[in-house]
Amino acid sequence: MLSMTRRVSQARSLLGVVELPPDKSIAHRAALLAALADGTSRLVNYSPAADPQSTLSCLRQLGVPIYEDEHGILVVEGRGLEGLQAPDRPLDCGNSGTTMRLLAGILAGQPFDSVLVGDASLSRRPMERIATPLRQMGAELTLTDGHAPIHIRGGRTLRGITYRLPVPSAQVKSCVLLAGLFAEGETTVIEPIPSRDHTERMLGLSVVELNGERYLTVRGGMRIPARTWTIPRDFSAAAFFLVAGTIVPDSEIRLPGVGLNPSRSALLDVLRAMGADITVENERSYGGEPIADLVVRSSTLHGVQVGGAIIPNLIDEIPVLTVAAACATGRTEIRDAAELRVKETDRIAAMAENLQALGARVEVFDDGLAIEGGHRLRGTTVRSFDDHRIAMAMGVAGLVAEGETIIEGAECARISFPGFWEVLDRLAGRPVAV
Ligand SMILES: O=C(O)C1=C[C@@H](OP(=O)(O)O)[C@@H](O)[C@H](O)C1
Ligand SMILES: C=C(OP(=O)(O)O)C(=O)O
Repeated sequence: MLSMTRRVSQARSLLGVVELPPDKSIAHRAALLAALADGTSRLVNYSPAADPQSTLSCLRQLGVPIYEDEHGILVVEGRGLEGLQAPDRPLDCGNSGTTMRLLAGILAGQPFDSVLVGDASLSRRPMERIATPLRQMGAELTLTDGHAPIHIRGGRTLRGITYRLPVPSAQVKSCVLLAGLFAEGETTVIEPIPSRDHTERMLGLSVVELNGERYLTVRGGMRIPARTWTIPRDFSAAAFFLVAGTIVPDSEIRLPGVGLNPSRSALLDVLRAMGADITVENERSYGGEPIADLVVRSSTLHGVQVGGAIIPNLIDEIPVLTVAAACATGRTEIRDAAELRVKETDRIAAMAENLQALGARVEVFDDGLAIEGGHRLRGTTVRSFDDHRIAMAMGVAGLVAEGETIIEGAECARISFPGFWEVLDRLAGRPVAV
């Protein structure tokens, strides 16, 4: 794809309503569970973003009929646990770690061989973390130097295991639980530090808490009923506007119907602790997930310490949190976030380099970074590192930096948020470039 450059200039104010894209994590899971269900499921508000679309194209290759009805609702004709078909070529997960890791769990229990591939970024991300528990269950997988391509040998008998997660990762947890559907007996995942809980919620698993750890158990052969899944708007997409609406003066942005799952929304608490003015209105439930309308207004921020067990609950929001930190008075320190180094890019190094280029004072640690806020930011050219969250976080920084910030490789926003740049222009009252 051609590299696209976006120019963002300092904004006087941001005003308006943003209809955010559907939740990416929930969309992946709804598609996968619908494919394994007995009967036809409907997915209301499925995400047009590139990552959830990668999950759909892999499922289609596995013989799952998926189409849109006349109302734009996605119809998935579930194949049941035994009905997937052998793919005739490698399954391309694109840029999506969630697609690759969750699908690997399902494919480990199939009677056929399969190969999972991804783009350059995904092919650099660690896959041993899923191969280890899957091999303990009896699966046969070959990685390429710890990475994709992943070759999965079919026809293996899987047995249930008890697996304590060595890294807090919802993708590893979900991979093991999905493989557990195809295993003999029960599979238990023990989570010392909670991560996003969509998989267990959507599978209807009971959660046992013991000595501060969460125990999740799935029974092999458990049938998945077909149903209608409704997908709330993505809190991780809201994050960019929660920060933008806070740091740009004279702003008011309304974000209707945003998912507020407590295992995802720690950024709200952190921004409020920094002094942000965010109101939560009209709290309700949507498809088994809590949602609400969020309203953010400009305010001044002060630095905070962020670390420990809340990190997995805001891991994807940390790039844009560092932008808030650069605009706050005092020091913000983010620790225990080494996982950021193995996302679409090394998000610690990428944000440090980009914020420093704008004039921010940043100190880098193995597991995080510290930002001495309140220094003047000046627009310059920065890179997305082909990482959607870096591109969008720098778009937000460009709204407060003096002059113009030029973001190279900005098109990757489409991975989670098609139309992001147009929304930014509209809120700033600028003609929307197409
Ligand atoms: O399960 C999920 O939907 C996700 C889990 C997280 O990854 P890890 O499991 O690697 O922490 C997160 O960063 C990713 O964007 C989505
Ligand atoms: C890390 C992310 O996604 P994934 O792991 O699915 O590629 C993300 O969306 O920030």
